[in-house]
Amino acid sequence: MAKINFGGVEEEVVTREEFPLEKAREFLKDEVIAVIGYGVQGPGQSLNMRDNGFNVIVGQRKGKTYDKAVRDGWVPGETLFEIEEALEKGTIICFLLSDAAQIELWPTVKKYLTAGKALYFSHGFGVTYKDQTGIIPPDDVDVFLVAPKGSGTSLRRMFVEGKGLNSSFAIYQDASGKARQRAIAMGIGVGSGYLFETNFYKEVTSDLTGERGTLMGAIQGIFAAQYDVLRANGHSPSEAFNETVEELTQSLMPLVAENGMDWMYANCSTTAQRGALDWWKPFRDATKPVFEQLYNSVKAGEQANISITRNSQSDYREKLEEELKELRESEMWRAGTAVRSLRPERN
Ligand SMILES: NC(=O)c1ccc[n+]([C@@H]2O[C@H](COP(=O)([O-])OP(=O)(O)OC[C@H]3O[C@@H](n4cnc5c(N)ncnc54)[C@H](O)[C@@H]3O)[C@@H](O)[C@H]2O)c1
Ligand SMILES: CC(C)(O)[C@@H](O)C(=O)O
Ligand SMILES: [Mg+2]
Ligand SMILES: [Mg+2]
Repeated sequence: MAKINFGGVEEEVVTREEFPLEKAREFLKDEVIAVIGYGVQGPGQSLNMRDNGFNVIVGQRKGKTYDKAVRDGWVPGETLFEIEEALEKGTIICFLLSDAAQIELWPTVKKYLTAGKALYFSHGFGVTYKDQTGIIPPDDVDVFLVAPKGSGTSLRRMFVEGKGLNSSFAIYQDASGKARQRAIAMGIGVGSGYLFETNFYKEVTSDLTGERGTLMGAIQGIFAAQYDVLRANGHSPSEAFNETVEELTQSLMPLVAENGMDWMYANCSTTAQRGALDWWKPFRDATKPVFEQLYNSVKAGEQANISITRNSQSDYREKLEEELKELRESEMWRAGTAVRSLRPERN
């Protein structure tokens, strides 16, 4: 493992130089990798592994998503199967159903987890909250995770562009004595940039916090608050949306991504720098209690409980869609649709 200094803290990480694709392919050459579920991570991971030359099959129940798998080039009876058939054929079972659906399918998956196989997750959820999920793997299989730190859609897009999304990996159970190599080889195979090690508990607590926090929940909250204040003070939707969202995603975040926050600041006016340097700390102080509340709720298992309860209801998709629609139909995001339609590259 390469020792890298992350802001003063040394960590050991796995890079693609140290564990090249050829080594991963060689290590997994006798495995049948069965990707169970073809929602968001399923396509990203399975297509990347297929293009990387791994022996991959997909297990998906019949319906719209199965049809999408066919359109993506998976061949029924050869590389695309009903879930149980894929479970039987697979030696590494990638359990990529939604976390709530994993509970329902677990008794079926367990039946096919014979000695020597491996159970692969992309989240620490099912195993960490085993009291609520009932997911307790048999002792004679390897259990590990590779968790891409981003959407499966980005995992695929970045792979196609020759980039890599970073992933964490963790070993929960090493029955074969080669779980670690198996996990790392899978991490390289799905198209990770570099891999950092964690454990199932830390993966799930950080992940649930991040997506509820800055990555998804907090960002929408802070956008909505600023947009509302601008609108309440007589600014037009165009002005409010550009000053809240469009400039961030189109101009400033790419600069942060490229070279960090100070570099983005340095490419703005000294007027903006003065103001941002004065105001970031009050924003930190105002939101930190909410982040603490969030982390504590995750730690107490409440967020897992809400997720399981709500996403196990028979109409959970319709309910999520209703709430997404509410966001989509808010003035801010309708303004966003109009703003995006005016981007020159869209014409
Ligand atoms: N979405 C992401 O980009 C992302 C990122 C990192 C980690 N993860 C993790 O990866 C795993 C998969 O997440 P996802 O978002 O790709 O899943 P998803 O919600 O897109 O669902 C995946 C599949 O589950 C199938 N499914 C749902 N209910 C089922 C049932 N009862 N029986 C059989 N099949 C059923 C669907 O047909 C779909 O193919 C989860 O553990 C998630 O936390 C997801
Ligand atoms: C893509 C995310 C938010 O990182 C993932 O954690 C998820 O649950 O979809
Ligand atoms: Mg998540
Ligand atoms: Mg995540």
